[in-house]
Amino acid sequence: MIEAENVVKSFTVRSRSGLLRRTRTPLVAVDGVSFTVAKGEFVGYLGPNGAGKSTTIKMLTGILTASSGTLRVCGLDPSRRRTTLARRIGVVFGQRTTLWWDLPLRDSLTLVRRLYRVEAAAHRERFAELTALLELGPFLDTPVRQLSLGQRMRGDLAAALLHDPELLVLDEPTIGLDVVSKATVRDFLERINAERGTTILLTTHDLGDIERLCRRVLIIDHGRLAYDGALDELRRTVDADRLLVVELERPGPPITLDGIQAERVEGPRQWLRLPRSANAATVVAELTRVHQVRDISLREAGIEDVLAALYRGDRAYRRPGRPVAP
Ligand SMILES: Nc1ncnc2c1ncn2[C@@H]1O[C@H](COP(=O)(O)OP(=O)(O)OP(=O)(O)O)[C@@H](O)[C@H]1O
Repeated sequence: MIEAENVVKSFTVRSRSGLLRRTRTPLVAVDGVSFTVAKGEFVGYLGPNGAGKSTTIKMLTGILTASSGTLRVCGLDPSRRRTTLARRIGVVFGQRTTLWWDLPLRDSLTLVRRLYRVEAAAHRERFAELTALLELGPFLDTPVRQLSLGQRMRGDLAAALLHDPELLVLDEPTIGLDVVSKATVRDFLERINAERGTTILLTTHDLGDIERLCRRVLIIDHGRLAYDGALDELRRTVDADRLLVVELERPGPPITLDGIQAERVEGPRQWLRLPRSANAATVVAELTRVHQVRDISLREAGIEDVLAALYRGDRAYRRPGRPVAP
């Protein structure tokens, strides 16, 4: 469904230095990314701010052209066959709506039908199905601008799926939604993936979305793929570790103790990752002997901790379940 091979996207950033001088700096937003997504998969695409996620999505959907590398979506080159591809994929950007602001939702969805040239009977059936699944009934006749964020997002999802695309690309679809709206959107996505076999690529900062929906995750960092594998595999990495949070009497250099080094330092507070094999009691005793410690707490590392470590460039966590770019 998606084949990306060594895809690069660079931009030229223009900035002004002095009154008249302008400088042009190259910026590599996506730096040789390779991955494939098979039909029917539900893949999470994660990474810190500025990692290159949106740029990848824009290339996948043909909005941007890759500087080099090969990209195929539904067997097509997205930037050359953008219109043909648009009839086969659905795209939702959580921060922007594709609906007509002043029109009632129903009219927006009718216009989408014309845009994608969906046959009337197929449209009726799909419209009824999506209206029921996304519970759009109560606000179908409300202008889009009067909809709540959650209602609008459900409308956007319907618009992206009316033409029954093979691939759905989502960029932060649950951003700003309350717990109930999030649950509705997640249930819906799970259903269309399981029942219709729609392939889904989901970009989100919400780890709840990922944990609930994605068996596989791709993690991009500084434009490079840092992890491609099963979420379970990441979890196993998590289960193996605990975090020791140490508050010293005063700030100091990163603590090193029996081969364990603080991975994060914020003023007097330091974070040490303990492998399962380490004896916490011995480490704590040694710490208090060598350092002036005000407070210590030990906690199980969560998936957020592993992602944070990955994002910070901790190579110990770069354990691809599948081959990734070095
Ligand atoms: N049109 C552009 N011109 C110049 N630089 C750009 C452009 N679009 C993106 N960038 C830069 O490319 C890098 C990747 O940006 P991108 O929007 O893909 O990140 P992201 O992973 O989607 O981040 P976020 O999670 O914050 O949305 C950033 O450094 C960004 O400033």
